[in-house]
Amino acid sequence: MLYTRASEAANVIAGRAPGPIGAGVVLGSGLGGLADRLSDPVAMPYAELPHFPMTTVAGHPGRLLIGGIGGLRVAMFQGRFHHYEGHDLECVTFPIRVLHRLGVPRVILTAATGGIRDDLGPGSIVCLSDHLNLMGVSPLRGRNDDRLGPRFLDLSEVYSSRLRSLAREEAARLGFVLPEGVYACMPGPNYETPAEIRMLRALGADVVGMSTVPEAIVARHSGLEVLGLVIVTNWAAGISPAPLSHAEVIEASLAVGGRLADLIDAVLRRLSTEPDAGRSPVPVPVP
Ligand SMILES: O=P(O)(O)O[C@H]1O[C@H](CO)[C@@H](O)[C@H]1O
Ligand code: HPA
Repeated sequence: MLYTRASEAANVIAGRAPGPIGAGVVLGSGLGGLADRLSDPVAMPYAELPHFPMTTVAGHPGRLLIGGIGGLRVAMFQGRFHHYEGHDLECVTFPIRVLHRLGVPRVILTAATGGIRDDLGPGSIVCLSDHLNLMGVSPLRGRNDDRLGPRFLDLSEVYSSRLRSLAREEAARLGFVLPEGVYACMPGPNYETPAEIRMLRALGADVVGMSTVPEAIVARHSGLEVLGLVIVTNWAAGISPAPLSHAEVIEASLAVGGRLADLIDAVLRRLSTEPDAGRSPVPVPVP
């Protein structure tokens, strides 16, 4: 059962890095270097954690690091799982369930994306205001376990307006404007066709990717606050003058990763001053 598996993984993690955790961060393609910001990190390869699948995509090393940023203890997932790898969405979102069982109150989701809106070219950092789930399925499909969250979930505000304004303020302090945008989640692993990108633009999408949305839905199901910060690594298909490639995506992530790391660092430091910074009810009882 998912609740038991997530609790077992949480217990192992809490045993190896005890203490409350104030935020989780999922690191997207080529963004694993953000974890270098952690002080005194404890590293746990997914292979050493119960029920974690293996990552298979370049730029997703596959380990969990727990360490400090400012006064906050943070869990960073260096590598995520994607539906197109063949994992079901329960698997894809397992790290979020584990955060919930660890008592982590919020998560920052990062990703590499293609830019659709005219002002969101390569190198942009975008704060997600909303999403379009075009994956064709919800990660909440199947029998609901009420211990994990409600059967019918309200998604009126997936991406916390409080965290969004905090991120905007911290970006301004760092000297740049943080635009907001709507993320369209496509199933992948192929990139989109130009006609699909025209469709996505007409539907109101600003950036496109193949992840993030299942994690955001499950985080809300689990009652976590969500902040989505993505980088635009390429113009989307049909807008881009060149064919798209994952090597280009990783190269562009690495180029902008430092600025995103500065922003996430600043947001986490700001959160560390809040009264509920890290309130983990560990160890987690497994039924
Ligand atoms: O969303 P992340 O994991 O950052 O990766 C993005 O980059 C890959 C395509 O290059 C896809 O997996 C897409 O979702
Ligand atoms: O253009 C893209 N499409 C889908 N996913 C992506 N991830 C990075 N760039 C893209």
